[in-house]
Amino acid sequence: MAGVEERESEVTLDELKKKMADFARERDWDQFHSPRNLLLALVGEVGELSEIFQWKGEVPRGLPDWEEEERQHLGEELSDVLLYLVRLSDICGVDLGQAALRKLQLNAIKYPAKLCKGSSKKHTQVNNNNNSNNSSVGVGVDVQFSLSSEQKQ
Ligand SMILES: Nc1ccn([C@H]2C[C@H](O)[C@@H](COP(=O)(O)OP(=O)(O)OP(=O)(O)O)O2)c(=O)n1
Repeated sequence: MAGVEERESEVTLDELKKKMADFARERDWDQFHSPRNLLLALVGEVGELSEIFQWKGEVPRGLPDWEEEERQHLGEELSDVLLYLVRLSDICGVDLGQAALRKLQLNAIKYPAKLCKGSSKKHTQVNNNNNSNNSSVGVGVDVQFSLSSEQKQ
């Protein structure tokens, strides 16, 4: 598209957050960017993203057979999802980067590599050796207690 240029330097979530805020403010669109509206817009874009893969069956990683145009379209729909997600987080007062880092730590506790390697089972289906009764209680049960108080915010 005319006027669209690529940049070499890294992009941060904070930069995207600020650009979305500017974009909305310049158009007097803050009034439309309510949590519910943004969530619905996000879900709509997830639908558009899904359409790209719809009926194609499984596709190999890296999408080696895709035309450049299809790849660009994919990038646009992925971006719409990301931008609405970033905006929704901002409007809700959630620091998305910090929240995602915290969630990664929780995931690592819930899914210890030694228990989950090579298995796609849900954490509730993974046997935790720490459970004395030997039931299949999920390893995620004690997650909240495993984080330091600082990590809990
Ligand atoms: N009220 C709005 C409308 C749009 N956008 C921004 C965020 C998205 O990145 C993009 C979405 O624009 P469209 O609703 O026009 O959706 P598409 O770009 O997917 O176009 P189309 O639906 O025609 O495929 O524009 C926004 O922030 N707030």
